[in-house]
Amino acid sequence: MNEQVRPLGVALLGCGVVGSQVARLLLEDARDIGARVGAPLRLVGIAVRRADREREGLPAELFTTDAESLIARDDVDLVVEVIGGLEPARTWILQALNAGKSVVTANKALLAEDGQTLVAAADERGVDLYFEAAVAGAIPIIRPMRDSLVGDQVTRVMGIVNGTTNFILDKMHTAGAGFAETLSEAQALGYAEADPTADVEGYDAAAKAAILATLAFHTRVTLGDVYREGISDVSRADIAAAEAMGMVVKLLAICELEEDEDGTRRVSVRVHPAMLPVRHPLASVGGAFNAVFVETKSAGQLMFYGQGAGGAPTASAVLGDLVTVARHRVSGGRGARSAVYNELPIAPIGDVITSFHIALEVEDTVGVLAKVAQVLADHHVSIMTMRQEDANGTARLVLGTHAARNADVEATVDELVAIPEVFEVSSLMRVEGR
Ligand SMILES: NC(=O)c1ccc[n+]([C@@H]2O[C@H](COP(=O)([O-])OP(=O)(O)OC[C@H]3O[C@@H](n4cnc5c(N)ncnc54)[C@H](O)[C@@H]3O)[C@@H](O)[C@H]2O)c1
Ligand SMILES: N[C@@H](CCO)C(=O)O
Ligand code: NA
Repeated sequence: MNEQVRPLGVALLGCGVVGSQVARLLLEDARDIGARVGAPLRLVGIAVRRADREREGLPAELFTTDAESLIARDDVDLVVEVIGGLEPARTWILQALNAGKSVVTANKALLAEDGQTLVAAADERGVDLYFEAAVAGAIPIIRPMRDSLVGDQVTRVMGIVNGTTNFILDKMHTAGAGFAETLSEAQALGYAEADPTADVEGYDAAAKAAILATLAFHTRVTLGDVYREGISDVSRADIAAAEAMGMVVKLLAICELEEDEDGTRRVSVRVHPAMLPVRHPLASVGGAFNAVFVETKSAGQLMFYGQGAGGAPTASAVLGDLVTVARHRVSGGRGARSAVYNELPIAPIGDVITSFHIALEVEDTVGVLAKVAQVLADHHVSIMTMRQEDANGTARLVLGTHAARNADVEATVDELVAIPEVFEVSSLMRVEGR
C-alpha cells in the first residue's frame, strides 16, 4: 500500500453488542481492511454513555461521552452509528452528513421512521448513507436490492427478518419451550433489541419490511404504513394445530406490489405470524437465522439466507459498508443516489387476500357445522379443507379457507363467535406458501 495515503478516520457511535464487535474487528483486521480500502482506516474515537467502564481489548483513550465533538473532528471522515433508537441517533447522523462525512448505520427503527430525511441530507451533501446491517443482519439484502436488482422489477418480498422471534418460535416447535425463558435466552445471546417488545410485537420486523418495500418498489414506505401483528398471541394451540397439518409457524414480513386490471398499482406491506408448509424454503430457517425470498419480473425467485442477528454477524455487514464507503472516499465518488421516485398508495390490510386456518371449539350437536358453513358462505369465504375432532361432548372444527379478503374473514370470525353453539375460536392464523 502507498504509505503516503492519508488514513481515513472512523468515529464509532455506540459500543454495545454490535459496536464492540465493529471496534474489535476494525482493530484486529486493520491491515487487511486498509489494503482492501486502498488507505488505512483509523478508529479515532468511540462515543459511549460512560467512558470510565473497562471494555476488554479496546484502548481506554478511544472512549468519549462527547459524541458531537467526536463527529466534528477534522480527522473523522466516516461515522458508524450503532446506538439505535430515534434520538440522539438522528441528530448525530444528520450532523455527520451535513459536515460531509459518510455514515454507516444499523438503525432500522430510525430508517423506517425518518429514512427520507437522512437520505435527502446524504444526497444534498453528496456523501454516502449505507445500512446493510439494518435488515437481516449479516445477510447481503440491502445492496442486492439497491444495486444488483435495480434493473429488474421486484414484485414480492417475503422474509423471516427478526432473529429473536424466529428463535422463540423455533424453540416452541422443537422443544415445547415457554415464551419467557426463550426470550431471556435470545437476549443473553445478543439477538434482541434494547426493548425486546420491538422484537416480540413485530415492530422490528415491520421497520425492516418498510425499508425493504421502499427499496423494492421505489416508493416511500414508513413504519406507520406496515400492518403489524407480533407473536405474543401465538399459543401452544396454534403451534400444535400447525404441526398437525404439516406446517410451522413463522413471523413473516411480506411486501407485495399489486396491479389491477386497469394498471393501477398499490403496495401492501405486512408483518404477522403465519403457518407455512414444512416443504416451503422459509419453513426450515431455524434459530436466529433469517431468510428473504424475493420475486422479480425477470430474475424470477431468489433467496437470501444467513445470520440475522448477533454482534459479530451484524458487525460483518457494518464493516462491509464501511469498507465500501471508504473506497468511495479514496476514489473520489459515492454510491448511487436514492431511487425513490414512485408515490404508490398503501393497500389496507382488509383488502389483502390470504388463506386462513380457523379452529373452533363447538357444541357437538346437529346443525352446528351447517351454521358455521353458512356464515363463511355469507361472507364469500370459501372452505378448502374441513376436519372435525371430537372430545367429551364438544367438538373442534378445523377449517382451512381458500384465499379470501382479510376484511371478509374478520367479519366471518366476528359472526362465528356470536353463534351460541360456538364456544371459542381456539386458533386463527393466516396460511402462506401453500
Ligand atoms: N444486536 C443485533 O443483533 C443487531 C442486528 C442488526 C441491527 N442492530 C441494530 O444495531 C444497533 C445497536 O444494537 P445493539 O444490539 O448493539 O444495541 P446495544 O443496546 O447492545 O448497544 C447500544 C449501545 O449504544 C449506547 N448508547 C445508547 N445511547 C447512547 C448515547 N446517547 N450516547 C452514547 N452511547 C449510547 C448504549 O449504552 C449501548 O452500549 C441498533 O440500531 C439495533 O437495532 C442490532
Ligand atoms: N433484534 C433484531 C436484531 C437484528 O436486526 C433481531 O432479533 O432480528
Ligand atoms: Na443485511
